[in-house]
Amino acid sequence: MIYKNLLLTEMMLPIIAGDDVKKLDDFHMQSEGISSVQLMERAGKSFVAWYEDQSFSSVIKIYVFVGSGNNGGDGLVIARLLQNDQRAIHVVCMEPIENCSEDFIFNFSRLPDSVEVVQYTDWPKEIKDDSVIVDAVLGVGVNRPLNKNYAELISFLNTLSAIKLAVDLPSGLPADHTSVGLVFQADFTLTFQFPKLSLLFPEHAEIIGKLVVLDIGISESSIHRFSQNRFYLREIDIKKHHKYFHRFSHKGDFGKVLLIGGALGKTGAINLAGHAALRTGSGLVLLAPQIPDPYKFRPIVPELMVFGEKGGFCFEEFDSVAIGPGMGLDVNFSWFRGLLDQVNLPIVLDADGINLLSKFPELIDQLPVNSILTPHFKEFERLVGKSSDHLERIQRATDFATKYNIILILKGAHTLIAMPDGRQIFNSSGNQYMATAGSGDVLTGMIASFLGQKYSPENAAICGVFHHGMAGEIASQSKYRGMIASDIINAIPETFVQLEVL
Ligand SMILES: NC(=O)C1=CN([C@@H]2O[C@H](COP(=O)(O)OP(=O)(O)OC[C@H]3O[C@@H](n4cnc5c(N)ncnc54)[C@H](OP(=O)(O)O)[C@@H]3O)[C@@H](O)[C@H]2O)[C@H](O)CC1
Ligand SMILES: [K+]
Repeated sequence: MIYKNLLLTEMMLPIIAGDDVKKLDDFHMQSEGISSVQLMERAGKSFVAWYEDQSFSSVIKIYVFVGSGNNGGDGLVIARLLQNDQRAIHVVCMEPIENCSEDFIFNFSRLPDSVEVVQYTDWPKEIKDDSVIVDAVLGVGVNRPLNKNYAELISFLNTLSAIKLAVDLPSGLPADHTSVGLVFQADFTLTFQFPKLSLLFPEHAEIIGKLVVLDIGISESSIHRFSQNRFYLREIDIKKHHKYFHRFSHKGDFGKVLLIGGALGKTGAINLAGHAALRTGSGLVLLAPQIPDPYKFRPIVPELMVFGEKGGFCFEEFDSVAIGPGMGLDVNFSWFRGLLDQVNLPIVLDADGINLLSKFPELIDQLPVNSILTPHFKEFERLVGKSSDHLERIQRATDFATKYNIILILKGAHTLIAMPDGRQIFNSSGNQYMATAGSGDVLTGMIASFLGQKYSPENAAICGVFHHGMAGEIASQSKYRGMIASDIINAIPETFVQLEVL
């Protein structure tokens, strides 16, 4: 597939399919002139460097469970590198050594005598709670349900309250699909080079724990050779998606934004979106609350203006338009169709705007090209029907985006941005504390703001999603579960400071 914006996403980290990881490793080793043992050493080193940075220091017993493949080989490198006088390292092998991969056998021979090695069948199954468990049983090579011993081990480990670390993938989890069977339940998953697709699925939240992506030095140019259409959006990617302003920039350059929504009892939604748009840099923001007397409406901040003129909107006056926050479903079909008829620039459609499309699907075709829809899972389900799992959901999002030539932002952990040309971009910023009322309205305001600042719809979506997640992370550092949407808004300026987008 030829991507419209190849240069930009070329620099974003591709997510490679599990089956291609081996081909990628081989290609990288050939082109860089390094051996697979060296690559395994780097994987182990990056894991141990992360480990030494944590505060697990009081722990002296570490159990490393190793399977027969290269995931097990990584585990052996980790066991060797973790070894010091303070720690007792125990390696538990799932298979006879002679049945294991070549690199496994090589690293087995390098284990120091101080590391205790035992076969699983001889292991007494005793682990104290203050231990650390390293799961290097299965990685991307898992290709069948767990056999009896593996299932017994994983079930046992899952009952323990020791710290559990998964190497590359929690054992049993397929790299690209939803898990159906038993899987190791990790507190941390340390995955190499790029997140495997399944690590971004909500179904797996409880088995992945905290996700950490470790660089093992495979060049991004090698990774791009195996890129399909999936990318992982990280902090280092963001700066190049921004526009920069100068001393002579004027209010008009920062855009005039119109936000339509806010029915009686739901005006908070456009207030939040409007405030977020201002904090994202908009020059002027007008709110059009859908209430009987808009001029009686008092915005939460004085910088927000109210659009109350009768006789419809003159969309040409605006640089961007968002429809939906708090709008309610009690709107007239022809009024809504009239809005979509008149507007001829890409719009942002959220919340009840999306719900109205579900109610009147014949209007979907009328969305301006490159419009941005921001449904959460429930809103998306109303739009396209139920998905059996996240894999199907992200495929449906992609199909929808390509069919209607729009950008679909599927909100959730690792928000997906589905582009009209088929690319899927998964976000890395954000956290659980953002699941709070009005958080989506804030995102709508941010994206509308970037559109108004004449960002391309693609860049507006990317920057909106990333900054929104980052603002949530910043705000939650002091508020945690008490964080509310207004805290996210107040943290927006800090995201620009930290990213040096000034
Ligand atoms: N760039 C990187 O990401 C690097 C990754 N590395 C690590 O290597 C693994 C992948 O190694 P691989 O050997 O391909 O696969 P695994 O170790 O995950 O597992 C393969 C062996 O497991 C057997 N298997 C498969 N499913 C089961 C099961 N359900 N029960 C028991 N055994 C199973 C499989 O057996 P076969 O009979 O099919 O041969 C294999 O023996 C990757 O995840 C990283 O950890 C590199 O170290 C560095 C670069
Ligand atoms: K593993």
